[in-house]
Amino acid sequence: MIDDCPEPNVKIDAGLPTVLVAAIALIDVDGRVLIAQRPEGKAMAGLWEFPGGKVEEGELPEAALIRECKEELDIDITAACLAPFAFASHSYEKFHLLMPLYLCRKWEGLVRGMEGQAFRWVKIRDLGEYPMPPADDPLVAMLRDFL
Ligand SMILES: Nc1nc2c([nH]c(=O)n2[C@@H]2O[C@H](COP(=O)(O)OP(=O)(O)OP(=O)(O)O)[C@@H](O)[C@H]2O)c(=O)[nH]1
Ligand SMILES: [Mg+2]
Repeated sequence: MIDDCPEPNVKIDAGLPTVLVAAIALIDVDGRVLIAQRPEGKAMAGLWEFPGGKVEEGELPEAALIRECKEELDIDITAACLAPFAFASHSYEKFHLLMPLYLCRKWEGLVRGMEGQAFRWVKIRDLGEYPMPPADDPLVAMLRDFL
């Protein structure tokens, strides 16, 4: 029955604008994933997230990630090393988030929190100890199954 489908966090008739945000799960040689803490002053400050950010007008998601990885983490990645993995589709109060998550195992440089944000390399089974935005819950579950 179609009515048996679980309730998604999608406000179909709310007239929300869709915001495209590209996110990246950097995975190190030990299989740990990088998460960063949202800095003070930003929405959802203190929560942990996958690095990334809003895709600008006319920009590809991959290009946004190359840009954001440099801006936020001071590392260089290439589109060739980005593997599309899954996406989140989640209505917040003011906008609907559409967020593709890419996996990446190769990059150049040492991760540094360029915006003063804390970051951690976390074993996938320990990710639950870090509060993340609600949109990320299904992604974390999929990562846990995959890695
Ligand atoms: N980067 C990132 N954003 C996420 C995640 N989960 C999630 O709900 N978001 C939401 O996506 C939105 C945009 O992300 P962002 O704040 O990183 O965008 P940005 O880097 O372009 O920042 P800016 O707008 O301050 O320039 C925020 O509302 C953020 O809360 C996640 O795992 N990673
Ligand atoms: Mg960001």
